[in-house]
Amino acid sequence: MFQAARAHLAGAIIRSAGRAQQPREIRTPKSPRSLSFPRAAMASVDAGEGQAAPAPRATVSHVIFDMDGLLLDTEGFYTEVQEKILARYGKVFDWSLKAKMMGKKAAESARIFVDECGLAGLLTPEQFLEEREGMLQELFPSCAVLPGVVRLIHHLHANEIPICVATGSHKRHFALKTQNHQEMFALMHHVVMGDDPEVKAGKPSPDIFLAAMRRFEGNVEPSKCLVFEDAPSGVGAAKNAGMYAVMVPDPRLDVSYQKDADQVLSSLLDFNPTEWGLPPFKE
Ligand SMILES: O=P(O)(O)OC[C@H](O)CO
Ligand SMILES: [Mg+2]
Repeated sequence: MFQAARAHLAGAIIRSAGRAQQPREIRTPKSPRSLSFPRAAMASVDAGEGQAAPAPRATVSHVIFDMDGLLLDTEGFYTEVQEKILARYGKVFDWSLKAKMMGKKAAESARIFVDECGLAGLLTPEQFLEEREGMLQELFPSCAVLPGVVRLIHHLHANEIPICVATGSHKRHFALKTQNHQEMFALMHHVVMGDDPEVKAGKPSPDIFLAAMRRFEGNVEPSKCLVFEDAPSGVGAAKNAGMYAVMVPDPRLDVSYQKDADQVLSSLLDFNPTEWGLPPFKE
C-alpha cells in the first residue's frame, strides 16, 4: 500500500472529491529558464478604492492545462490497476514509483514500471500495457472533474483567455476519459496528446508544451504561457519549455517534487488569476 502522507505535509488534511488536500503553499516564482523575471512588476499596483494589491507574480496571456490528475481525477485509476498487477508479483506499488510514472507517455511509464519493479524477464512493458488496458478502459469513462476546474475554465474562456490541453494520454484514452465531459473540453482552443507527431519525447521534454503553444493563434512566447500540472515530469516539461508552472500535486507525493514549480496549490479552488495578470473572478 501507499505510504501515509508525510509528516512534513502536516496540517489539516481535507478529503475532497476523492482527493486529499494539503494546506496551501505559495512560493516566489522562478523566471522561466533563460528569461529574466520582470522585477519591476513586483511593485504594488492600485487595486481600486485606494487599496494597494500585490503586483502579479508575472503577466501571462495563455493557459495550458495538463489533464490526468489536474483536470480529471484519473490518476487513482492508474494507481489502482498498477497496485493489482504488482501485487501478483508480491510487490508493493508506492508513491516514489508513482512519481516517476505519472505524466509520462504510456510506453515510457510501462518501461519504468518493469525496470523499477525488477520485473524484467517476468513481464514485458508491452504485456504490462496490455494487462492494464482492459481494467483502465472500464474505469476511465467514470472519471470526475477535480475541484475548481469548471469554475476556472469557464472564467478564462468567458474572458477570452486562450486555453488548451496538453496531455501525455493518447487519443484512444483521451476519448474514453472525456466522453462525459465534452462540454468542458469544447471550450479548449485545442488539445495536444501524447501520440501527436509533434510530441517526439514525453514529459519532462518540453515538446508537448511547445507544440501546444505554437497552436495558439499569433506569435506566443513561452514566458506568456502558464501551465497547470500535477506531475513532477509535467512541471519539468513546462520549465524546460521556458513557461511558468503552477503545480497542484497529490499530497502523497513527496514535497521534494515541488521544488521546480513557480506556485504550489492544494487545489485549483485556491488559484487567484490576478496573481498571474489574469482577470479576477467576479464572485
Ligand atoms: O497527466 P497527463 O494528462 O499528461 O497524462 C499522463 C498519463 O496519461 C497519466 O499519467
Ligand atoms: Mg497529469
